[in-house]
Amino acid sequence: MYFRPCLWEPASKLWQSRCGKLLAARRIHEINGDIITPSQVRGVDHLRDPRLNKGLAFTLEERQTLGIHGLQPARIKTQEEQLQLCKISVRRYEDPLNKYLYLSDLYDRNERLFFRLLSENIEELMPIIYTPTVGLACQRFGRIYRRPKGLFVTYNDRGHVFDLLKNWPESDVRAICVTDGERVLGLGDLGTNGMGIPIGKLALYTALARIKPHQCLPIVVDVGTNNQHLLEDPLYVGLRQKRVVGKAYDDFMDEFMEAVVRRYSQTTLVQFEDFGNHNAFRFLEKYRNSYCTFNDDIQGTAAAVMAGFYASQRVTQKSFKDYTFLFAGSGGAAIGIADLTVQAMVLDGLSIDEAYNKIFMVDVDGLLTKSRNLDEHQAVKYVKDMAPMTNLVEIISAIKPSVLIGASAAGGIFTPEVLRLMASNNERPVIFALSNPTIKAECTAEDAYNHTEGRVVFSSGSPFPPVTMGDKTFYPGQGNNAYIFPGISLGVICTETHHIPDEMFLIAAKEVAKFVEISDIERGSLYPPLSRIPDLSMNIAIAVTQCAYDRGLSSIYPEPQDKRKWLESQLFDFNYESSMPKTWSWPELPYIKTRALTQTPSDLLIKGKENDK
Ligand SMILES: NC(=O)C1=CN([C@@H]2O[C@H](COP(=O)(O)OP(=O)(O)OC[C@H]3O[C@@H](n4cnc5c(N)ncnc54)[C@H](OP(=O)(O)O)[C@@H]3O)[C@@H](O)[C@H]2O)C=CC1
Ligand SMILES: CC(=O)C(=O)O
Ligand SMILES: [Mg+2]
Repeated sequence: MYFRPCLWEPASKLWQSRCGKLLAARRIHEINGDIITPSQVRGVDHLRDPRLNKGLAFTLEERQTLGIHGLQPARIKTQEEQLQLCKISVRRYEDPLNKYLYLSDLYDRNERLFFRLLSENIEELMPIIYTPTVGLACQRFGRIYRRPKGLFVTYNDRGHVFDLLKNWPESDVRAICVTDGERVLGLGDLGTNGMGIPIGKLALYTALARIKPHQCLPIVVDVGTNNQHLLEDPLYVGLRQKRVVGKAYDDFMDEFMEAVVRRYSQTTLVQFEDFGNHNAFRFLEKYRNSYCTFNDDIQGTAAAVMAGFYASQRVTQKSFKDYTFLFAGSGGAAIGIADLTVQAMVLDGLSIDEAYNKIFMVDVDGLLTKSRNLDEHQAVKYVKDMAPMTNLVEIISAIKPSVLIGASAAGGIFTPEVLRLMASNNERPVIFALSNPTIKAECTAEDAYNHTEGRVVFSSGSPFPPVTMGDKTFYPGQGNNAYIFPGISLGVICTETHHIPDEMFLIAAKEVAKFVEISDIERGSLYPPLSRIPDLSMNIAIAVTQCAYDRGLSSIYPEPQDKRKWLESQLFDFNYESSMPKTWSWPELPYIKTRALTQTPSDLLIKGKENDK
């Protein structure tokens, strides 16, 4: 559908008499052959545009003034009433994917309502728009795709990426989350279907840190997929070719980064998400000092898990130098965590070599040992001069780790035997099953508690329900980078920081750890409840802002003195704003006074409640 302006014509006398001067002259448009008036176009767009739409919360005055009166039923609702209905609606669906689709449609319809619903129901809805359900949504992306929520930059657009970015209808983009879909959660190569991940991550930017949604842009860089199943799937919506690799791929990514700066700004944040680890590390090293960028899977995860390590010390009563770490997995997440752990151990008094010696890693082929010739591997620093071993039980018996971290995307590898062995070696074994989504977790929370006599200090990347053993119920925390990236990004965006040093992630980890209360620990959680992330994100943003000024990284001067107040002034407001033109006044709208107000809004609300039953 498109609008074609034709001519100017005076409005009908009847309409003029009702609506006064505001509607005195109108432009005629043609839509699909029907003649309609511009006030209708302007008006109905308030209902069609999710940024403007308030649904039934438009007041009578707004409905009249905007020209949408009559396009909606008489009932006027408050946003709170709408939220109630949304909660009832989303709970009616039993299938998480249907809940996801409901929320996705709400996002397309009414942005403020969607974000307010999310931010006030984080515990309930985060598992839908984020892990685990977002994983399923990605797997079904071709089947459930409806409306654009982000930008698809395909390899066919090389040479024109800047032009493509210009098609995105927002000019004030401050944060981009980009994936190439090669390692989507632990689900492998999903190609363009990975778009669900940046959409979900950026929804959390707004819900958890109140970053304005129009400042956020989800992008998938579609360079093909090596997933044969997708290449043969008639419903796959991405480029139907094998992944572009090597120099061609690198040149394309360079063009993408340059286009972002040209279209937006040098300080537009680019969050890399779910790239294959061979690219994730390279791009982080290549771009970290020349762009405002971070890799969430490497750096964000590291900070989230580090916060859990700090909190675990309150249970184990051990310091970092007393811990020995074993990682199942030696990819982006594992190495990111290990590198930050080394920094923390050095701060705790160990030499760098002593710190490296306390960290062991296992990949799909077993323990990383010298005999495996891993000189080119990112994890070479963690290779040990030991006999090769492949069996996890055998490795744990030899190393006796106090902390076992799963970042392998190999669901269930922490078998009952592994868990029992950890419990026999440690009074309080610390175990993180970080892999997402839930089916990829190295063990379930239930198994972790059951096979360690409830002594485990446990966290998982995806949420698990509480576990009851005897008279004690454990509420495992979610060791997930969602505790970190919204707050870091808020601080970075507001300060227009040039580059993001590792120090900011350590600072963020400490802020998370500070938020963990004794009551959380007693419940069995190393993390604050998810519902506290909005407050926590603000504290992280304040600390990041301070760091940005201390390190001379901010582009905004003068330095704000009251950083909380300054940050708060830049946040998104979930509540509706008035849609009334500033010049509006009562006497110009006699129709409202004389006719429409015969039923008061409060009458309508009460009747509406009865009708809802
Ligand atoms: N909770 C959170 O916040 C986060 C969780 N994750 C999750 O962590 C997982 C890994 O992510 P990421 O590190 O980026 O992925 P990578 O692909 O970079 O790394 C996966 C690693 O696991 C190893 N691996 C595979 N199978 C086994 C096995 N059976 N035993 C031991 N190691 C194995 C791989 O070895 P090889 O290379 O030899 O195949 C590789 O080293 C994913 O499920 C992801 O969802 C990631 C980021 C954040
Ligand atoms: C949480 C996250 O970033 C991941 O699983 O990849
Ligand atoms: Mg990720």
